[in-house]
Amino acid sequence: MSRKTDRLAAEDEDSPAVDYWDEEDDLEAFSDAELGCEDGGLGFSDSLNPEVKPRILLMGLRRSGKSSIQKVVFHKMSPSETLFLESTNKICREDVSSSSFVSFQIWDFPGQIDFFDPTFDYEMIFRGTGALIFVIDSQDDYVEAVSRLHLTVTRAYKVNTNINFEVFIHKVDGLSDDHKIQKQRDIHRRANDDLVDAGLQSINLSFYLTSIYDHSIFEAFSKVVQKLIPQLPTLENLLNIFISNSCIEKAFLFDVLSKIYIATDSSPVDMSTYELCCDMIDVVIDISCIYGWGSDSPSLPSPATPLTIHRYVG
Ligand SMILES: Nc1nc2c(ncn2[C@@H]2O[C@H](COP(=O)(O)OP(=O)(O)OP(=O)(O)O)[C@@H](O)[C@H]2O)c(=O)[nH]1
Repeated sequence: MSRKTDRLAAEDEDSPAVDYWDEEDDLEAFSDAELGCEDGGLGFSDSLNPEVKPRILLMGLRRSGKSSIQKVVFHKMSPSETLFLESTNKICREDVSSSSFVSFQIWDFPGQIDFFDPTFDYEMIFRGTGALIFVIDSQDDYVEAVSRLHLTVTRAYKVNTNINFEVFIHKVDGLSDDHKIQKQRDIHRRANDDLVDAGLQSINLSFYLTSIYDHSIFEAFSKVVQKLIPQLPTLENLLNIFISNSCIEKAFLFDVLSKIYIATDSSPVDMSTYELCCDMIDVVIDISCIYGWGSDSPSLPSPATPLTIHRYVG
């Protein structure tokens, strides 16, 4: 899997806003040092490439959990390690391309950025965006977060009406089931009321209850990514045909490394089945590590691997 992380440096790190340039100026605007690529390669000039991957933006207030989500899903960081993550002060861009289906960029935004500072070229950012994930900390007072969500969504929608707006009501691990539902209802109502008041009821927000301490974050990310896969209906059809012609109860097409499922058949997803598959993937990866198979080894599962649950008939 090729993953390249760029840190798009602000001209002045202490500045609350990140300076952006028009796309024509991109090449001149960022020297290599300013880009600060962690493993080289991907430069800001990629936005000039017509085949550039869809962007997934991670936005939300400070400490809402954006970087933790990215680290846990795409870097296999354990949830407890995220306690030591420092606050992000630069836009962090990561290229995720593990298969022809899973291919996108994730942009993690610092919480303190003022997106609407005149020096911040939000039009350029939203223009190439496929999904905007807005993370709300459910363990904190979320009134400010909801108004920030409204501001972000309305600005983004003006630039690009095709963006999928995804709201992660995050850190729900500390909440009881009743409390979770209650918070989701309240946030949903407030966010939609704000849109109706602004005459923008046509904007569709999708809500997910997430936590890095269980599989909910992987499931939510799977659904976000699936919406960006044009071949999804075909894949779902193939999986439907597959299970109807075999003794298989449920089939997922997984991106093994991230545990995102790219597609599944049309029967409902049961969280425990999904968790079982994730655990099986972990076992395969652990065994691969123990036996030291290289990444090029034919013995390793290919990055996008179908995983199936068998129904044993007696
Ligand atoms: N309980 C719980 N804590 C979480 C969860 N996700 C993240 N956190 C914690 O939230 C804190 C902030 O996480 P970050 O990922 O740094 O938040 P951020 O939104 O990237 O913060 P900025 O970079 O300041 O914008 C860390 O201590 C994480 O361990 C979660 O699902 N549940």
